[in-house]
Amino acid sequence: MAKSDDINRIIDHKLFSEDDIQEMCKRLGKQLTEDYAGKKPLVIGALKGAVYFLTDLTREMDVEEQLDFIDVSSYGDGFESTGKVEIVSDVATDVKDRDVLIVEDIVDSGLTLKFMKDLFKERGAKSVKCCVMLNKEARRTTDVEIEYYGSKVGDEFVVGYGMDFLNMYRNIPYVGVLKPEIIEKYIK
Ligand SMILES: O=P(O)(O)OC[C@H]1O[C@H](OP(=O)(O)OP(=O)(O)O)[C@H](O)[C@@H]1O
Ligand code: HPA
Repeated sequence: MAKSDDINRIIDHKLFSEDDIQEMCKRLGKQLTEDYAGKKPLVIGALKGAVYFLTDLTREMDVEEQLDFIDVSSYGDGFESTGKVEIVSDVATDVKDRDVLIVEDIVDSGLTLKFMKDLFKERGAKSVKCCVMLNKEARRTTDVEIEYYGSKVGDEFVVGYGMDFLNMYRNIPYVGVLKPEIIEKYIK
């Protein structure tokens, strides 16, 4: 099956177009440029979902940033967080005394983000903030501050622009909502 046919099979509707996403990146990049002026932030991307957002966002940031990645996981192949966050692959950089900016594609329960923020604070970072593309606030089960975000989203499962469904469809260039019948088929 061609990629486009498969996308039409699983996507209900487009939520954010390529232009919407670029507009978010420009707005957030401008704000971060102002807020991190004179600093050398360590930008830490949360693998794998944040990769697409991070590459566009950081190109809109006119600051001397350094880049690293962490891979933390709590979902496996499912739709619900298991509640247990684990480090799959750690950052290579010493975060002590650094201004850390975590970049995430989406915050749902908030458990992954809270885990990362606590981890970098415990390791002695000077500051730990985050920039998230989508804030699924209605699903939050833990209290975690989100300093910067692109947009709020409702309680729907979104895919594309880094976000996966069964570890696929990350390379859809826009953000779409998964058809409810597809979710029902896979959670049984
Ligand atoms: O707020 P939470 O309920 O913790 O959910 C958000 C997390 O879930 C997704 O990652 P996932 O663990 O699926 O890994 P991935 O980035 O490799 O897709 C997403 O990228 C966030 O990191
Ligand atoms: O809506 C979502 N889509 C993809 N990954 C996710 N991880 C938490 N929520 C989502």
